[in-house]
Amino acid sequence: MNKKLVLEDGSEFHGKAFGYKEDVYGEVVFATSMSGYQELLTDPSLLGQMLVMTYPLVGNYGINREDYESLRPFLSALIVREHCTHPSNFRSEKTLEAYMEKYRLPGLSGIDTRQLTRHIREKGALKGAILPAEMPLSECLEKIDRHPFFTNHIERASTKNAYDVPGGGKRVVLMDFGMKAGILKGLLEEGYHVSVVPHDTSAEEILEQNPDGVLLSNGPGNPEDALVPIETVKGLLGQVPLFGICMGHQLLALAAGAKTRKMKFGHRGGNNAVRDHRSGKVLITSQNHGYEVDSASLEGTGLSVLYSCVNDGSIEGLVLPGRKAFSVQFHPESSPGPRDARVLYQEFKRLMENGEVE
Ligand SMILES: NC(=O)CC[C@H](N)C(=O)O
Repeated sequence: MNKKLVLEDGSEFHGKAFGYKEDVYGEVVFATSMSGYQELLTDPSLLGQMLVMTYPLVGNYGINREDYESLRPFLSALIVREHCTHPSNFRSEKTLEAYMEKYRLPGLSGIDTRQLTRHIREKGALKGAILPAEMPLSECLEKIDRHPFFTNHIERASTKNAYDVPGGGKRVVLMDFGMKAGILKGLLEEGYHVSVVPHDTSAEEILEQNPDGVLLSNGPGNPEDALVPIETVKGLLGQVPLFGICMGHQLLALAAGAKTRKMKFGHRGGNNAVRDHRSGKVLITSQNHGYEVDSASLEGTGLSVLYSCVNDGSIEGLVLPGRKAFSVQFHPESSPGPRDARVLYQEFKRLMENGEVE
């Protein structure tokens, strides 16, 4: 079925529908990862977004039962150059298209994804829709303009109920803002007892559990919209060791009085180099974010930069000395991507043991 991606600036990219063939709307972003499409499909951080894969062949190792980051896909649509209909891999249980049909996830293939990515890099991330190829452009633009894009992303992605994952070690509360399974796995690999709580859990309720540490998870949407979690983090600062990842990093910064801002097109991929300001060492990291902490807003907050991006100098990690809190914009749990940054889980362990980030 011939369909097209129409962007709010009026540009059109014609292709073929695959997966679930309904019309769909969302913000169009791109990821440069060569593999890891199953993790990206199921990363709640991508709620409401239509994801363009710059790597041309997607689906070539199928869908397996291990690489899920959540029980269902969260992104709105997948836009590719080519999707593989005959995957070859010992773990493959179904094709990408079969998975997308089952979970009603629309796809668009046959797109010049490099041209589309260059367009997004030039114009910034744009809202758009995948609509019938023959629909007049004026009608498409009207539909995009009228579409009710939501803003309560974290509320939609977070767990509704608290639950415990028993372990014998330290007790960690994991605030779920739309967390990836990889973040929980990283804590379980340390042997911790993890209590996963919804996004709107109060600081009092969390401190009542007398945890050894609190991890603030990744999550979708604009961090400034997360008013309740920001108040919770304010209540936790200085009371308990805090480690924020991606959305959690942004919420920690906002709670400390800094500001966040939308990036032109964000960082989404598995080879983003970040420099550790303490050692000068560079980590190759997995990233998936469209907002950043504004470096001009750190003045007077007590926050200092721990990591920055080698490519564009953007803030990639912060520490709040004396308040037992630090955070990273990138993903230590990888899934997908390189495992360089898993050392951050050791930093969190040392923070819980010594009360300071070294
Ligand atoms: N992976 C995340 O936690 C993303 C954080 C935030 N939604 C952003 O896009 O920057």
